[in-house]
Amino acid sequence: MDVFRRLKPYFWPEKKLFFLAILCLASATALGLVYPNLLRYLIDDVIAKKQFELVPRLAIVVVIVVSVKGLLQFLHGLCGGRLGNRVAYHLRNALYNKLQYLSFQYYDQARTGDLMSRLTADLEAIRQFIGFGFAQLLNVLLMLIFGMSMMFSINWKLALLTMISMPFLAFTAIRFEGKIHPAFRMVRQSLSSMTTAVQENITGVRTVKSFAREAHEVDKFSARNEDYKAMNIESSGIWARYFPIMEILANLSVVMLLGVGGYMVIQNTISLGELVACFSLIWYIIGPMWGLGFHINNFTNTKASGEKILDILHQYLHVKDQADATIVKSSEVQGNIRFDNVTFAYPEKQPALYDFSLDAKPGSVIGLLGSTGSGKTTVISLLMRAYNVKDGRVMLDGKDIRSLELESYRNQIATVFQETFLFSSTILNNIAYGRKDVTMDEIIRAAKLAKAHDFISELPEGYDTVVGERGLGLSGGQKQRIAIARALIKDPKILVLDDATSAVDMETEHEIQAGFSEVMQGRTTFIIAHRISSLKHADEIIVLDKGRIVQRGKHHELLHQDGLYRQTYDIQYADQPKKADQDDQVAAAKDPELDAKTRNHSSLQERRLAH
Ligand SMILES: Nc1ncnc2c1ncn2[C@@H]1O[C@H](COP(=O)(O)OP(=O)(O)OP(=O)(O)O)[C@@H](O)[C@H]1O
Repeated sequence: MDVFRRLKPYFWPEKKLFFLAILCLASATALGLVYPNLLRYLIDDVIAKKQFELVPRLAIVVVIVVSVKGLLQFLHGLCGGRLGNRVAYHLRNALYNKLQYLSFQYYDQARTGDLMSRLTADLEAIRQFIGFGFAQLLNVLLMLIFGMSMMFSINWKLALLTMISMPFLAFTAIRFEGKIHPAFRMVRQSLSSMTTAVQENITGVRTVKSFAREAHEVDKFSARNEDYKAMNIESSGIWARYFPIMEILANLSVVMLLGVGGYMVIQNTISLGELVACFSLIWYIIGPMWGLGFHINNFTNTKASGEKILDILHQYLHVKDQADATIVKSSEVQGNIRFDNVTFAYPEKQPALYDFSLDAKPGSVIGLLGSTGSGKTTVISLLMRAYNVKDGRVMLDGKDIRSLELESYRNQIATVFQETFLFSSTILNNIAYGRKDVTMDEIIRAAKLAKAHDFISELPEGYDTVVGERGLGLSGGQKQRIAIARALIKDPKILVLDDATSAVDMETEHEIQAGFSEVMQGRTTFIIAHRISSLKHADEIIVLDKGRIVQRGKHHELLHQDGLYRQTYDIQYADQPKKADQDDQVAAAKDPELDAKTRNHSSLQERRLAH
């Protein structure tokens, strides 16, 4: 019951509906007891005593009882439905809200399918139980109490005899539920594995086709389909075995009632009306016995679903605002980012970053280079305060970022990730995502800077083109350019480009960077790149290896040092130094807006390469 106590904040505001639903159902059940009594009266007092003039009055009573019972059932359905849906609505909102604020650490381990099933199947279980299940569970108890007490009041010996097979019925029903329940769970698992296969197949259809693995995929699906079929057949087998037994046991008590009761009527121990009343009351007892297993399981399942939902709702937020967190005002932000001796490890892992220090002056450009897994993205994650730094400090304008209000702090940062994620919406909405109030002119300006405007304009519906799931229908480079426009429109003080131009060709990269150099004015920029060409204009390049800084300096300084930077440079340019040289010149010539800083770097680079 602890689960329901913890869920109380979500259903207690609707307590009026809750009690009304229970009251209506209980009243309908109680009203149902009028039938057996009417039958008894009809047989013993009307038919046996030949008082047929009472029949119309009895008929009117029946009509009234049926109507009131119908009305009560309608009200129960209405209240239960509203209650369940309102509780599900509150819970769904609370869950979604929590999911937005859960830390990166949670998502590192969470599985999408599992989260989806909590938001759908588990929530549905709660909706059903709070709306109807709980009232039905109470009703089952009421039916048993009402039915038994009435039967015992009519004739306790007959009632006792009739009850003989009931424990067996209850036992079989519980056993049946114990078998059918896991079988249903297996069916659901099998269905989910089949749908996952279909989903994966549709998402990865290009990979399947390019590897000509259609036949393999068909076989894989057939195996899962076979499994699903087998699970369904097994569950129908259980159903087929248990139902006749339950039917026999239930009817055994009816046979006992009619046999013994009929004999008692002959013996004049009870009246015929009483026997008929008992016959109709017996279903008040058989029904709950039959459904006992189902109700018990429904209750335990809902408890499990509630626990899973509460697990999310009460999930610890690793990264959250301190009580006295300072709100960051954009107008006051300089953009000085400092890392002071930061050592950071992901949970249960060796440190991903050792003793990392950095002082990025406002408006400077910091390049991060290093092999895969060297810790570049970790630096950015810590900068965004995706994780809390425990060893060392990350500071914005001299203030530890842990003391800053998270939302206003992150509002100062715009990131373009290596893997571009676009929402299935229009290009316009995707670009405008980071800002609430934005004009079309600003969107176009950002798109132009990201070199996205031309290709967007060529689309039949331009900025109103709806991009498919995850940006399907656009090339990798086009997606990246939209993501860059999305970052630029935020007008951030800190710009992070995590391998942001990896999917565009060298020439476009030059063009975008020329655009960047314009927007980068006054912004502190972090660039992660594998291409030296993306980094060479940086004010400081930090070379990472296995989480440690192995080199740092400007491009020309690093070129003169033996080390990872020079090696990377050699691999990328050694066989075409002239080409690299020319690339710079071409790009510089093409873009008249290329700022002075870029030109200086380029000319410096040209001179270096010439020697
Ligand atoms: N969310 C995470 N949970 C646990 N370990 C992680 C996580 N992210 C990264 N790591 C580990 O931390 C180390 C540094 O990873 P990081 O992503 O910072 O490298 P990177 O230099 O950005 O690599 P790449 O160039 O491939 O993106 C790696 O050993 C990686 O396995």
